[in-house]
Amino acid sequence: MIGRLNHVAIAVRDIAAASEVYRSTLGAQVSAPEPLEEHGVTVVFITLPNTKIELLEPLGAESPIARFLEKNPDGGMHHICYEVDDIGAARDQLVNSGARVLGSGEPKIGAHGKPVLFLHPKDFNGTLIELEQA
Ligand SMILES: C[C@H](C(=O)O)C(=O)SCCNC(=O)CCNC(=O)[C@H](O)C(C)(C)COP(=O)(O)OP(=O)(O)OC[C@H]1O[C@@H](n2cnc3c(N)ncnc32)[C@H](O)[C@@H]1OP(=O)(O)O
Ligand SMILES: [Co+2]
Repeated sequence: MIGRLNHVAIAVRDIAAASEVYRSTLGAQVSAPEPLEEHGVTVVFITLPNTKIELLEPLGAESPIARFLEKNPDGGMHHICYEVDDIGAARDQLVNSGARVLGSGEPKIGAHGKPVLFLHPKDFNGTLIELEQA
Protein backbone atom coordinates (compact mmCIF):
# COMPACT_ATOMS: atom_id res chain seq x y z
CA MET A 1 0.00 0.00 0.00
CA ILE A 2 2.64 2.57 0.96
CA GLY A 3 4.89 3.96 -1.72
CA ARG A 4 7.62 6.60 -1.73
CA LEU A 5 8.88 8.42 1.35
CA ASN A 6 7.50 11.94 0.87
CA HIS A 7 9.08 13.61 3.91
CA VAL A 8 10.48 13.26 7.39
CA ALA A 9 9.21 15.98 9.77
CA ILE A 10 11.16 17.57 12.61
CA ALA A 11 9.37 19.64 15.25
CA VAL A 12 11.28 22.76 16.30
CA ARG A 13 10.71 25.71 18.61
CA ASP A 14 12.27 28.31 16.33
CA ILE A 15 11.81 27.65 12.63
CA ALA A 16 14.01 30.56 11.55
CA ALA A 17 16.93 29.24 13.60
CA ALA A 18 16.32 25.66 12.42
CA SER A 19 16.14 26.82 8.78
CA GLU A 20 19.46 28.57 9.18
CA VAL A 21 21.09 25.39 10.47
CA TYR A 22 19.92 23.49 7.38
CA ARG A 23 20.80 26.36 5.01
CA SER A 24 24.20 27.38 6.37
CA THR A 25 25.61 24.47 8.37
CA LEU A 26 24.18 21.65 6.26
CA GLY A 27 24.13 23.51 2.92
CA ALA A 28 20.57 22.55 1.97
CA GLN A 29 17.91 24.18 -0.20
CA VAL A 30 15.35 25.61 2.26
CA SER A 31 11.92 27.10 1.43
CA ALA A 32 10.32 30.17 3.00
CA PRO A 33 8.13 29.49 6.08
CA GLU A 34 4.46 28.88 5.31
CA PRO A 35 1.76 29.16 8.02
CA LEU A 36 -0.87 26.40 7.77
CA GLU A 37 -3.61 27.42 10.19
CA GLU A 38 -5.76 24.37 9.56
CA HIS A 39 -2.88 22.14 10.73
CA GLY A 40 -1.70 24.40 13.58
CA VAL A 41 1.86 24.57 12.27
CA THR A 42 4.20 26.75 10.26
CA VAL A 43 6.21 24.63 7.80
CA VAL A 44 9.48 24.91 5.94
CA PHE A 45 10.49 22.34 3.34
CA ILE A 46 14.06 21.29 2.72
CA THR A 47 14.52 19.66 -0.64
CA LEU A 48 16.98 16.79 -0.81
CA PRO A 49 17.78 14.80 -3.95
CA ASN A 50 15.66 11.82 -2.86
CA THR A 51 13.10 13.20 -0.40
CA LYS A 52 12.15 16.22 1.72
CA ILE A 53 12.60 17.27 5.32
CA GLU A 54 9.71 19.23 6.88
CA LEU A 55 10.45 21.62 9.75
CA LEU A 56 7.39 22.29 11.94
CA GLU A 57 6.91 25.15 14.39
CA PRO A 58 3.72 25.39 16.52
CA LEU A 59 1.09 27.84 15.25
CA GLY A 60 -1.80 28.87 17.48
CA ALA A 61 -2.98 27.68 20.89
CA GLU A 62 -4.23 24.28 19.64
CA SER A 63 -1.11 23.18 17.80
CA PRO A 64 -0.83 19.36 17.60
CA ILE A 65 2.94 19.65 18.10
CA ALA A 66 2.79 21.74 21.31
CA ARG A 67 2.76 18.80 23.69
CA PHE A 68 5.47 17.00 21.69
CA LEU A 69 7.75 20.03 22.15
CA GLU A 70 6.98 20.14 25.88
CA LYS A 71 8.22 16.55 26.08
CA ASN A 72 11.10 17.16 23.65
CA PRO A 73 12.28 20.70 24.38
CA ASP A 74 15.22 20.50 21.97
CA GLY A 75 12.86 19.46 19.16
CA GLY A 76 12.96 16.08 17.46
CA MET A 77 11.71 13.80 14.73
CA HIS A 78 7.93 14.07 14.72
CA HIS A 79 6.54 12.00 11.81
CA ILE A 80 7.27 10.28 8.55
CA CYS A 81 5.10 10.72 5.48
CA TYR A 82 4.51 7.92 2.99
CA GLU A 83 2.76 8.34 -0.34
CA VAL A 84 -0.28 6.27 -1.24
CA ASP A 85 -2.18 6.12 -4.54
CA ASP A 86 -5.69 6.24 -3.07
CA ILE A 87 -5.99 7.72 0.43
CA GLY A 88 -9.63 6.69 0.89
CA ALA A 89 -8.86 3.06 0.05
CA ALA A 90 -5.76 3.15 2.28
CA ARG A 91 -7.79 4.53 5.19
CA ASP A 92 -10.52 1.91 4.83
CA GLN A 93 -7.95 -0.90 4.70
CA LEU A 94 -6.15 0.46 7.78
CA VAL A 95 -9.33 0.93 9.79
CA ASN A 96 -10.40 -2.62 8.88
CA SER A 97 -7.07 -3.90 10.19
CA GLY A 98 -7.63 -2.11 13.52
CA ALA A 99 -5.32 0.90 13.10
CA ARG A 100 -6.45 4.27 14.46
CA VAL A 101 -6.76 7.10 11.97
CA LEU A 102 -6.45 10.45 13.80
CA GLY A 103 -8.95 13.28 13.66
CA SER A 104 -12.28 12.92 11.86
CA GLY A 105 -10.97 10.27 9.46
CA GLU A 106 -11.57 12.61 6.55
CA PRO A 107 -8.37 13.69 4.78
CA LYS A 108 -7.27 17.32 5.11
CA ILE A 109 -5.37 19.17 2.43
CA GLY A 110 -1.69 19.05 3.41
CA ALA A 111 1.28 21.27 2.78
CA HIS A 112 1.58 20.18 -0.87
CA GLY A 113 -2.08 20.76 -1.70
CA LYS A 114 -2.83 17.03 -1.57
CA PRO A 115 -5.03 15.00 0.82
CA VAL A 116 -3.31 13.78 4.00
CA LEU A 117 -4.21 11.62 7.02
CA PHE A 118 -2.34 10.74 10.22
CA LEU A 119 -2.10 7.33 11.94
CA HIS A 120 -1.71 6.86 15.69
CA PRO A 121 1.93 6.35 16.76
CA LYS A 122 0.92 3.65 19.25
CA ASP A 123 -0.26 1.47 16.34
CA PHE A 124 2.99 1.91 14.37
CA ASN A 125 5.97 1.18 16.59
CA GLY A 126 5.90 4.56 18.29
CA THR A 127 6.09 6.47 15.00
CA LEU A 128 3.48 8.99 13.90
CA ILE A 129 2.71 8.28 10.23
CA GLU A 130 1.27 10.72 7.72
CA LEU A 131 -0.17 9.39 4.47
CA GLU A 132 -0.29 11.68 1.43
CA GLN A 133 -2.13 10.86 -1.72
CA ALA A 134 0.53 11.04 -4.45
C1 LIG B 1 0.49 19.87 7.11
C2 LIG B 1 1.66 19.04 7.22
C3 LIG B 1 1.93 18.19 5.97
O1 LIG B 1 2.97 17.57 5.92
O2 LIG B 1 1.11 18.23 5.01
C4 LIG B 1 1.84 18.28 8.51
O3 LIG B 1 2.61 17.35 8.58
S1 LIG B 1 1.00 18.84 9.91
C5 LIG B 1 1.81 18.00 11.28
C6 LIG B 1 1.14 18.25 12.56
N1 LIG B 1 -0.12 17.52 12.64
C7 LIG B 1 -0.27 16.38 13.36
O4 LIG B 1 0.65 15.89 14.01
C8 LIG B 1 -1.67 15.78 13.38
C9 LIG B 1 -1.76 14.43 14.01
N2 LIG B 1 -1.28 14.44 15.37
C10 LIG B 1 -2.12 14.26 16.45
O5 LIG B 1 -3.32 14.09 16.29
C11 LIG B 1 -1.50 14.30 17.81
O6 LIG B 1 -0.28 15.02 17.77
C12 LIG B 1 -1.25 12.91 18.40
C13 LIG B 1 -2.57 12.14 18.57
C14 LIG B 1 -0.27 12.08 17.61
C15 LIG B 1 -0.64 13.11 19.81
O7 LIG B 1 -1.49 13.94 20.52
P1 LIG B 1 -1.05 14.58 21.90
O8 LIG B 1 0.33 15.14 21.76
O9 LIG B 1 -2.13 15.47 22.38
O10 LIG B 1 -1.12 13.36 22.81
P2 LIG B 1 -0.17 12.77 23.88
O11 LIG B 1 0.96 13.66 24.23
O12 LIG B 1 -1.07 12.33 24.97
O13 LIG B 1 0.39 11.52 23.11
C16 LIG B 1 -0.15 10.23 23.21
C17 LIG B 1 1.02 9.26 23.14
O14 LIG B 1 1.59 9.32 21.82
C18 LIG B 1 2.95 9.72 21.90
N3 LIG B 1 3.25 10.64 20.81
C19 LIG B 1 2.70 11.85 20.63
N4 LIG B 1 3.19 12.41 19.51
C20 LIG B 1 4.08 11.52 19.00
C21 LIG B 1 4.92 11.53 17.85
N5 LIG B 1 4.95 12.55 17.03
N6 LIG B 1 5.68 10.44 17.62
C22 LIG B 1 5.65 9.37 18.46
N7 LIG B 1 4.87 9.30 19.57
C23 LIG B 1 4.10 10.38 19.82
C24 LIG B 1 3.10 10.39 23.25
O15 LIG B 1 4.42 10.32 23.71
C25 LIG B 1 2.14 9.61 24.11
O16 LIG B 1 2.73 8.41 24.53
P3 LIG B 1 2.84 8.01 26.09
O17 LIG B 1 1.41 7.99 26.54
O18 LIG B 1 3.48 6.66 26.07
O19 LIG B 1 3.66 9.10 26.71
CO1 LIG C 1 4.03 16.29 7.33
